[in-house]
Amino acid sequence: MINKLEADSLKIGKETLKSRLFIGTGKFSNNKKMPEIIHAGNASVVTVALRRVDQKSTEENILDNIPKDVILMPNTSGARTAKEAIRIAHLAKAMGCGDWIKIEVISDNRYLLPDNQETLLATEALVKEGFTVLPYISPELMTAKRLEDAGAAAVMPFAAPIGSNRGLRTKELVQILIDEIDVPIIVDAGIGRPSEAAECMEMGAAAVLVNTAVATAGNPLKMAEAFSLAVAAGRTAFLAGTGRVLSAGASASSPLTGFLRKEEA
Ligand SMILES: CC(=O)[C@@H](O)[C@H](O)COP(=O)(O)O
Repeated sequence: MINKLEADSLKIGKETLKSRLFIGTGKFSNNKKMPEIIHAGNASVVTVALRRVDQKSTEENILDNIPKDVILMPNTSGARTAKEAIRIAHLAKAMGCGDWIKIEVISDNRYLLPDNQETLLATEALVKEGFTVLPYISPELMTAKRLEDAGAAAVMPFAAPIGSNRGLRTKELVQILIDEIDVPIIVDAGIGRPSEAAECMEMGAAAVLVNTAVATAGNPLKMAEAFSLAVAAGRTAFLAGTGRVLSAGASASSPLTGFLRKEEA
């Protein structure tokens, strides 16, 4: 088991990641604290909405708060169609943000659910251009298969609607993706507590992406640390192989025989 754990690094595209926690950069009350929080979570990948990157502005540039030792993954938040997502990806590359891109195409303002069809179109186009593409989707097997065939580097199904902190509401659907899809499954959005991140990892998810739960915590730095520990614990439990679950009854944990009753002694 030790060897299995030691060799347990996640590879995405050309990168070997230092951890299985991805962190988002929205909603922090103080962006200057972000480097410390990202390090407290030992996050390997940090996602930034490109619309928040204003290089011409004399005010704060969000990219200044992203440490250099993490992988930057711009996302296409704000895109309502594949065409808009592709344009944002091109902008990100032109601005020197690297070739990783999280495709987020959302045209539904109420539930903020991803548009799987437009996401697939954008993925197909951007993979052909050489991007490392991580599409954010509603957990649905056929879409995930098509994304895998199109060359997506990972698939990112949501746990619950973005920003809801409601936890792993899509458990059964995500499990199907974990079982059937060969590229890494990264559970993204809606994870509200470290225990829910651990649950995803115990199921065999490759990583999780968390933003709101950390950014809106009473102490974001401590919460990032808690997520880091939970992700590592969940992954270790997955590799250890969880014990059997009894469908009914009980099974004594220690032998019930071998003791003499007082009156028999
Ligand atoms: C930052 C980002 O990419 C979010 O859109 C992401 O999906 C995280 O969602 P939560 O804020 O619910 O963690």
